[in-house]
Amino acid sequence: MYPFQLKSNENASVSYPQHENGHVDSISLLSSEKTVQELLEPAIQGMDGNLVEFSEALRTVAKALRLAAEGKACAQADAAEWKHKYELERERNMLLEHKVLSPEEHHCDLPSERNEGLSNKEDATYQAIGQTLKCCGKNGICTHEILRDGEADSDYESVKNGRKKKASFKLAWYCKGESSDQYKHDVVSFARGNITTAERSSKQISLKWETSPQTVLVLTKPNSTSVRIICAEMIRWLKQHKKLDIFVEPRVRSELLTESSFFNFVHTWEDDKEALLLHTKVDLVVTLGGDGTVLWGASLFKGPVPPVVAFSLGSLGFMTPFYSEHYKESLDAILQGPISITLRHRLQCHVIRESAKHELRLDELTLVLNEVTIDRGISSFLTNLECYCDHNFVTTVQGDGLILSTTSGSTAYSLAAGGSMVHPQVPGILFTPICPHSLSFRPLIFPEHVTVRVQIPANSRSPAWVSFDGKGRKKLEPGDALLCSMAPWPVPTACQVDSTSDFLRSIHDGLHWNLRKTQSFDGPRDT
Ligand SMILES: NC(=O)c1ccc[n+]([C@@H]2O[C@H](COP(=O)([O-])OP(=O)(O)OC[C@H]3O[C@@H](n4cnc5c(N)ncnc54)[C@H](O)[C@@H]3O)[C@@H](O)[C@H]2O)c1
Ligand SMILES: Nc1ncnc2c1ncn2[C@@H]1O[C@H](COP(=O)(O)OP(=O)(O)OP(=O)(O)O)[C@@H](O)[C@H]1O
Repeated sequence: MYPFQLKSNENASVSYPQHENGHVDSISLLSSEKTVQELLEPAIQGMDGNLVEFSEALRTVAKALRLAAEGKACAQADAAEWKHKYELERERNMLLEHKVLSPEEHHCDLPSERNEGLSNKEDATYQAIGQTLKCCGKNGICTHEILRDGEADSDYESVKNGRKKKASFKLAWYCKGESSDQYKHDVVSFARGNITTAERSSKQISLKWETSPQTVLVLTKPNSTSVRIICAEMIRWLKQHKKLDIFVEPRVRSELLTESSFFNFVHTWEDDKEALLLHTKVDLVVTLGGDGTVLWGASLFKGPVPPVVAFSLGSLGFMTPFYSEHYKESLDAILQGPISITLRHRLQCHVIRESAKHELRLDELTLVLNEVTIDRGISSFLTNLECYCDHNFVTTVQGDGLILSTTSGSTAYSLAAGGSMVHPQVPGILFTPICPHSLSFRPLIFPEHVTVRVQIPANSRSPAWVSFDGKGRKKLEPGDALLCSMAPWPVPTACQVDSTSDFLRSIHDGLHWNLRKTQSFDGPRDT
């Protein structure tokens, strides 16, 4: 049923001849009304009552035809305007997608068949999507699909740059210990009038390397002696015992080199443009620090993210399940695989400036792993935030602000503001007010597919401030808005056990659950 509906809608929205035909029809209808009037006018004079009635009826019919024609012309004008808006929006999205993903934007040459017609950016995007669909098949998901880093491209790039080929892996969904290669795209099926949902209970995601990882990026919390020591030790071990290529941040490379020239083999990047290409070079990311270092690591990847192994070297680690003391055993197991992973969803955020509402270019897209927060900053006035979910008005937040959080971020700021804790594998957007000045406002959770818009009303008394994972604060002036939706690039984090055990352990340890002593048997009882 749906494919047919979609097809007809598609034709309706893009077919120009129909549009033009429509106009011709309306004009001919308008002129027919005029003709009827011209023909009847002289004849009517001096006719009897019946004929007058008949002519009135004809006049009514002609009027109805004219109104219908006008309505149609109006609808066509509306459709043309919407089509124009849609095309602008599509072009904007294409530009953004290319900015983040397209290798040609980063000045990489592509094999000739991908290069053809690159002036037409849509073609390149469709080719990439086509390739993804081709690979996807029924047997899990492969890295080159996730990273849009097809075999042909990798080979070509590797030869060109004399660099090692990126390791590929495969994801499988398994249920209650049973492994299955079948990744069900269909959540709901519809057969013989019955709607059923696919079996989804307690599925964990397992990552299996198809070729061995060769390159590791090590990210560290700054200004910490213990982190510095363990970082140097780990890099030495990864090189000497695992023969891996290592990338670190420019700051860390300088630190390592002041320690010893042995670390000359360590790679880094020179500028942001080069950092944007990290996902094409790195097979695994290791973080040494707390949750903040995981957030920092995720923020370096503006598109796809390689698997992240987070070692705990902070005070409170909800996303850092690995103990740094056991790094050798943990990395041994991870490099060998398979490993359980949590696919942590991210939100993509856009600031829309009132002052630039007619411009095609938007502010830069920002991805968050925890949350985006809009608050009153230093202003003493309440924030006044109009919130919409897919064009539906939700509420006006009057209070200190609003948090739009991922489920991974549900244990962070959103929790402190009274939001629920949600398993990180649940896809959804948490909508949590900060100190609302309305007793009836409670936190909400929206499904993954919605777009939330937070608008600063033009008559707001003060500006608001937006921050992304607690960083990059920006001022939102009256009239500005923030658009927020689920990003297509999650952060795959390696689990110590599996995503549910790790989540429960983090709240047991982090929030001191189950520390209350159990009541003794010895005491009063119901009789
Ligand atoms: N009142 C609050 O609870 C509050 C206020 C501001 C920011 N934050 C959080 O701090 C985060 C930034 O972290 P940072 O380390 O860069 O700053 P930070 O150094 O100020 O640390 C903030 C604390 O939040 C913890 N945290 C971060 N992400 C978490 C998560 N997903 N689950 C549970 N705890 C988490 C960190 O471990 C740390 O203890 C923001 O994304 C925000 O969620 C919380
Ligand atoms: N590589 C990095 N470069 C720049 N800033 C970083 C880096 N790693 C972490 N940070 C920042 O340093 C701060 C502290 O990091 P992190 O949360 O990892 O350590 P912590 O505060 O000791 O841990 P915890 O919060 O668990 O006590 C965070 O704000 C984080 O964004």
